[in-house]
Amino acid sequence: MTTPDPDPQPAPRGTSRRGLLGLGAAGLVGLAGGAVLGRATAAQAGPLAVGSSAVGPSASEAHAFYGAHQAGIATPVQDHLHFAAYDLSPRATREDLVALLQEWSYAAARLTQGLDVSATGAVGGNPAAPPDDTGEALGLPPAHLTITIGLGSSLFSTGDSADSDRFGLAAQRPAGLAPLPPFLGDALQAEWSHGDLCIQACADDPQVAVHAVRNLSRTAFGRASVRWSQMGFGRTSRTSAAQATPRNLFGFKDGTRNVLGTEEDRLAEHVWVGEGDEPAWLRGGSYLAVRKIEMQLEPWDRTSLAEQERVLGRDKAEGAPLSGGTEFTEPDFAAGAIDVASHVALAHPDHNGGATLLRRGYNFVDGTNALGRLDAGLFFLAYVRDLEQVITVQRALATDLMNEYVRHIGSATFAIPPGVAPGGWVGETLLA
Ligand SMILES: C=CC1=C(C)c2cc3[nH]c(cc4nc(cc5[nH]c(cc1n2)c(C)c5CCC(=O)O)C(CCC(=O)O)=C4C)c(C)c3C=C
Ligand SMILES: [Fe+2]
Repeated sequence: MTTPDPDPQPAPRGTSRRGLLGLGAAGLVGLAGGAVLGRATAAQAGPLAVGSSAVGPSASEAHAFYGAHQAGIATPVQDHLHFAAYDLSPRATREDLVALLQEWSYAAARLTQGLDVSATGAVGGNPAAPPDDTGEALGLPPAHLTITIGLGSSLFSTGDSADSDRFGLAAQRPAGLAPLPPFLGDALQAEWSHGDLCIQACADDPQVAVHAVRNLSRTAFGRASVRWSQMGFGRTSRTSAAQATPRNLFGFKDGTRNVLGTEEDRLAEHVWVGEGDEPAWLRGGSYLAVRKIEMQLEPWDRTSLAEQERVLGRDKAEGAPLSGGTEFTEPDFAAGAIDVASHVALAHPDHNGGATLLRRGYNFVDGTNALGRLDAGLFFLAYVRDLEQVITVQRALATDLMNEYVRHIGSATFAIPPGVAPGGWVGETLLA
């Protein structure tokens, strides 16, 4: 397919760069500004007008793909998620892995700016061949799409067999990168756990997020395949002070005490792998812990309001701690109004040696189960500087009153490489 392009140009989705360049210098004369260029080019391109004339990419709706950190962690959390975990083919080589990460980075740099996955895209290629891009995002704006790429511990595998280090990465494995240990009450299923690679695509529009994962999965063809994936809606956190705190499927405000993207000091302390941390290739990156958590909504809905609030430790209306005040008042655990086994009491950093998580989870509903109950829950995503932070809090939750209503069915961990400069590719600090 395509090779990394050092300078992806902001041509609108549905307008191939090859198409743009094909206009030649004369075609560009008199067209001023990126947006105008896009509309004019699309109008000339006939069918492409569907993809770009109606809206056209808006820079204000695009997050930069390039930067010191990957987008999709500290950037404002969007309303929709499509997350996919991948397994590399048993035949994939280190060269395949490098090429895949290069192609994903190139494609992600385009998709996040509202472009097709490649230069020829959905409608700019040979009509006798399948298009590079599947086309369902034609005409849609960037929708604040972020694409965050992660590396699973199985990439660094050092099992017993001779070929277990097939990518030559064993020596660079982060010491703390491993599957989360078993926790009391875990009901983990292999089909919702682990993966060699992951892609987290978040956007304001679910179609844009799905388009990204679908096209990146096509890009991986023959080298990696989707192991499992999850759609999510209704963010259950906030990473910007400008965002209202959303509610989870229990109906409670979730994300009140989250780490915000503007809190540089807290990000440096709790989220980014720092300058003094090992391994060096991960500095500026992070770790991601994923838990797919079923929520037993029918029993919860039959529980009294007072009991629901006791379980959480906060009131349902405002999200204020039961010790009093407003949503953002610090809980006073000594006052006695908050049950010691409530979720917020057990998860609070003061009770976990300061362990703090940047939470970025989503609600999910995967239809109904055999009993006709909602197959629903929280797709929990937490970014941390060290996975021990998650392990500490999850261990503390062993006696959580909420456990009567939740069941952890999936678990995965990933190293999230740092961001890259224009033309670079995610994973280059490890593999270049
Ligand atoms: C491993 C950590 C956590 C898991 C798993 C988890 C699951 C989970 N949480 C809620 C609902 C709420 N969580 C809230 C706060 C909160 N939760 C965690 C960690 C895990 N939650 C932390 C670290 C915190 C913050 C604690 C603090 O700093 O005070 C809240 C309260 C509002 C808020 O602060 O965000 C709610 C509500 C559900 C429903 C759930 C699993 C299904
Ligand atoms: Fe929580």
